[in-house]
Amino acid sequence: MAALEGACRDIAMHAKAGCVLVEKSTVPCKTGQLIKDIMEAHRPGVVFPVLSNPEFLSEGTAIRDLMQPDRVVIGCESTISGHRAAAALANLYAAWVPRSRIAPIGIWSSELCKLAANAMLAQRISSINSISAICERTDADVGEIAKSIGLDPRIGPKFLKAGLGFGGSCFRKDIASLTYLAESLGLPEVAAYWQQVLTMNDFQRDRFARHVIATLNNSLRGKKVAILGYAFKKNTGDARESPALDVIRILLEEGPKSITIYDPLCSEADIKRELSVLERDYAVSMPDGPIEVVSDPYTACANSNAVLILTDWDMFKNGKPLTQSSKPVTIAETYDGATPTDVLHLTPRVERATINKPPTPPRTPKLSPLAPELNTRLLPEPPCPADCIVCRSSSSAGMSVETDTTTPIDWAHISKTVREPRWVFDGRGVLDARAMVGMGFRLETLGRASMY
Ligand SMILES: NC(=O)c1ccc[n+]([C@@H]2O[C@H](COP(=O)([O-])OP(=O)(O)OC[C@H]3O[C@@H](n4cnc5c(N)ncnc54)[C@H](O)[C@@H]3O)[C@@H](O)[C@H]2O)c1
Ligand SMILES: O=c1ccn([C@@H]2O[C@H](COP(=O)(O)OP(=O)(O)O[C@H]3O[C@H](CO)[C@@H](O)[C@H](O)[C@H]3O)[C@@H](O)[C@H]2O)c(=O)[nH]1
Repeated sequence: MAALEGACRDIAMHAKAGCVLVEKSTVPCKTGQLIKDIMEAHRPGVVFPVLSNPEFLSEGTAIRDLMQPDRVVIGCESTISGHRAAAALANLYAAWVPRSRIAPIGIWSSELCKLAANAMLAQRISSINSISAICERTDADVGEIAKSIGLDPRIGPKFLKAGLGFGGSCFRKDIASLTYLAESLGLPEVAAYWQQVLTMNDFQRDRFARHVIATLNNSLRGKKVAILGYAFKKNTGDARESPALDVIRILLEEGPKSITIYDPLCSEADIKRELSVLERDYAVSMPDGPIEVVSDPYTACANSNAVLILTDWDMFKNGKPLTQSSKPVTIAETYDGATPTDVLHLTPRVERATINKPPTPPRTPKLSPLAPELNTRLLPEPPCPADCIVCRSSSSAGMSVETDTTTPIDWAHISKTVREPRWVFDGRGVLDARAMVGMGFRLETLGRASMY
């Protein structure tokens, strides 16, 4: 809040009267009031309308989510200046978003709806994960259950994939924020309800890791564990808040000889930085500790006593080979080359030298040109930061702009290099069990009864 206060003070010192302040970040409910109070303290009597315009993009699809949002929420105060400010922001979005998708609502509803949306999505994941634990003890299959309940249009199929639970920088923090809000409003039952979503998420990783240990005769001494996937979800190189960290923490308790990690997009530096929180209790990275990050899945798996799949990368699947039409996605393609300025029919003034592909035409049809006065107010894009993932990926070892993330790995080859009895633990439900068993693996999958 000190940073927010400082930013508001700077704005108050320099902004013209009537300047509209828009909250984009996910904020605690009533932050808009705080902004108004700070502005009033520095510029008494001057109106600065505050809007809430939460961001709903997901990592890996950020540009598409910006270009083709399913909704744009604009929260304003119910005053003339508030409504005018909301209309101005709506006009800006209307350059590329259909009006029917722009939802004007109250500012406090807008702030809270972002937390509520993330909490509801996370709750679905914890709900299906709770069912997955029951499945493992009843011979039911959580994949079949998700498919059948998802056919009910009142439930729908999305966010019902059971596995190691949600990671990423948003869900945990936003549920914690909602829980804190409920507690501070004197609603302990509400706080406990949402807290349980986090508890179930932790339970899922914990029981997965402990099942691995139990299956390997309750000891990892002298054993090698291979980990396929570190990112918190596929199609991103974001290593923050990954379920893998919790799994590795528990494995380290058993003193494995080595843990070898492969991820197609997470950089070694990012993975090691995340793992460094474990250094309080263990020596982590080689040569002092057991963990090594490697640049190909075959090196990771060779001579391992168990292979663990911790990210749902398509390349880890053993299903049908990709057809020509479902061509592999590369990191360059996940960033689709179009920018908001493209959408507004402006020519980006700084080229991204690292994106080595011809410019993509704007994907949204029938775009209105931007009003000339707005055009002059848009500044050139600043250079990428030193740790920009796109730039970094083109330079760091083991990752390149052409990193192919969907060509399936060769499980038949891996079956020849792992140690007997060839344990594979699928934490993301990506593997076809019958095919794996056919190749001589012993497969354990979250949400399915054990076959052994
Ligand atoms: N990452 C997403 O996919 C996503 C999607 C929707 C909404 N959001 C929300 O957007 C906000 C930012 O998320 P993010 O993923 O971009 O986070 P981030 O950690 O990648 O970026 C935060 C930025 O804020 C800067 N910063 C942090 N503390 C600061 C301070 N005291 N003063 C000045 N600058 C400071 C950091 O240097 C960094 O550049 C969060 O509220 C998040 O919930 C994120
Ligand atoms: O059925 C599912 C769906 C997702 N996940 C996991 O849930 C986490 C979050 O996934 P996702 O929501 O796709 O990623 P984020 O990029 O964190 O996006 C979420 O968080 C953003 C930041 O607030 C919001 O803007 C988005 O709407 C919201 O989906 C990941 O670990 C996924 O593996 C599952 O386990 N099962």
